[in-house]
Amino acid sequence: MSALIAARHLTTHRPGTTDPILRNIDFRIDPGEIVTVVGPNGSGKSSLIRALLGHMPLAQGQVDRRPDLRIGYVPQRVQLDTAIPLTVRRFLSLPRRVSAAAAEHALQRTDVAGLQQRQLSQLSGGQFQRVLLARALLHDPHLLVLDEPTQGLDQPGMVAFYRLIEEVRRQTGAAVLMVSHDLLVVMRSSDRVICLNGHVCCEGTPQHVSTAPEYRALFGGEAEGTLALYRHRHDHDHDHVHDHHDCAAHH
Ligand SMILES: Nc1ncnc2c1ncn2[C@@H]1O[C@H](COP(=O)(O)OP(=O)(O)OP(=O)(O)O)[C@@H](O)[C@H]1O
Repeated sequence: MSALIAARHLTTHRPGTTDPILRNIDFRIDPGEIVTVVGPNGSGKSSLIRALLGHMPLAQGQVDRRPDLRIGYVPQRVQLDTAIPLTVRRFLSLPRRVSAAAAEHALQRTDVAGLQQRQLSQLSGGQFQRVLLARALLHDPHLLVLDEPTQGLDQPGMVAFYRLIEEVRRQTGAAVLMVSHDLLVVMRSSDRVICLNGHVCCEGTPQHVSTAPEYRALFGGEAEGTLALYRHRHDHDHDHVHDHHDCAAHH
């Protein structure tokens, strides 16, 4: 099966310098996969997403996107001036106008049906994230790219949101590329995890990454939780996904 996006030796620099943000990254995402990028603050997660989408120049390497690829993107920071009145309906029609029926269908998919006439400023954090996801789904994407989609949500809200993403993948067959800080939830809902710190520290199934020394060195005590998850979930089936790197050998 051909990759939706594939990158080889991707290297990016801080603008105007030769100071690398990302070094020599190999990456691919296939149709229907859920791939999550984790890493500490400043490790280059958003930069990787932007470079893969062609929003940031490469210093070296190459990125290939499937020519017909439709992407639904939720960027990390969505800045809205809440002083400007804007209904959900109008927001969904920016920049491309959609019919009321298409808007309602997308809102139904993300469990916020009936909110079209609501002002954006009157939505809860969880509702707003769902509206953003609905907007990303409007043009029937092959790939959803979500940069920290659960920021501002509480633990139950976060869990519910990841369930929703899995459900959307099941319904639409779209692949999902996410950045997240919610290690435990990520480990439960991803097919593959990429642990980034300027370079790919380790990569593979959630189970593989959670036991990798590089991941544990980066996340310390927090990593213990995800490891415990796998100690208690031996029945979890990720056999269909192959690990791409041996973390220990990578260094
Ligand atoms: N436009 C830019 N100009 C200068 N430096 C930048 C720019 N974009 C990113 N950087 C730097 O690149 C590094 C990686 O930033 P990036 O936002 O990709 O990290 P991140 O892993 O997404 O971080 P976080 O978890 O905090 O969102 C940081 O040191 C950041 O300051």
